[in-house]
Amino acid sequence: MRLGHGLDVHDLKGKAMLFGKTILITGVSSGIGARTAELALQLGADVIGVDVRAPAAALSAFIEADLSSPLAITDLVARLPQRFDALCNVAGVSGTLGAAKTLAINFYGLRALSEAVAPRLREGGAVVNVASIAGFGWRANLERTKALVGVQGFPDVDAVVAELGIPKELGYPISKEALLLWTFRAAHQPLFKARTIRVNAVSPGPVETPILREFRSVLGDARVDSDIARVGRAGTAPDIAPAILFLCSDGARWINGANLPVDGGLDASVNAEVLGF
Ligand SMILES: NC(=O)c1ccc[n+]([C@@H]2O[C@H](COP(=O)([O-])OP(=O)(O)OC[C@H]3O[C@@H](n4cnc5c(N)ncnc54)[C@H](O)[C@@H]3O)[C@@H](O)[C@H]2O)c1
Repeated sequence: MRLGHGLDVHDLKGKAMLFGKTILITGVSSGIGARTAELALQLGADVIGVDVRAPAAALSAFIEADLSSPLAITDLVARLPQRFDALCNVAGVSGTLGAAKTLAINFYGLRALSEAVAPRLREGGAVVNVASIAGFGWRANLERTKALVGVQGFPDVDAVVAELGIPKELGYPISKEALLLWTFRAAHQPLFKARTIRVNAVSPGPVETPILREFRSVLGDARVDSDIARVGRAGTAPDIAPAILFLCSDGARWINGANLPVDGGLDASVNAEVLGF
């Protein structure tokens, strides 16, 4: 049977999950974002990629943008189509650039982009935030996390960092703590919820991508190696991408405000140790 787009129904085998969807993916030029884009294309989606540097692979479209800059985000949004189905917020930095820059990219820029494109996401669409198991301390640091998330818009991040006394070495985990708390809140914010746009997070453990080398220099080899030893190996970008795209798909239509660890069981192992069983 012939369908639109010049396809036969048999061509759809294995592609139906995302066929006909348009997905915006940030951080598309490396690691998890690059694999997410590759898989989304294989599953039948159109992919609009965003990154500070150009991707090696061909995409449906690519827009260069620096997500640490409010002006660049305004310019990016002006160049995006009026309608698409999902936003995958994958771009992120390790913390080596300092706490302000890290918070700007990993949280305030991500949130600004998500809020700006929300009216363009189709009803039933999805936002998927790539957080980290490094952000699981959000509850223990609740007052600080609430203060960060409570700042409206895209603030002067240097001033926020100075006011809250955030040290350079904590920029990364704190940015992911804020991202997780905002994910839970945004799922119930009218901007998203009134149009049944789901907002979820995927939290990887250590993954073999270029950023892992930087985590090793920030956290030390011993910490990274012990996390990897708990679950037998580091993750790979192909381990993470399917979880991100599942949350974009209609199969995840009843999943909202969730955080999915994709870590080979690392978080469960740490919890078991803390709880003594
Ligand atoms: N690799 C890991 O161990 C790990 C673990 C937990 C969470 N994560 C998260 O996964 C996400 C993807 O990381 P990855 O492992 O693929 O790393 P990566 O370094 O391979 O990819 C990150 C991408 O983000 C882009 N980027 C950086 N700053 C940007 C900016 N200002 N504007 C636009 N794009 C920018 C980079 O150019 C790069 O293409 C990040 O949010 C990271 O925090 C990674």
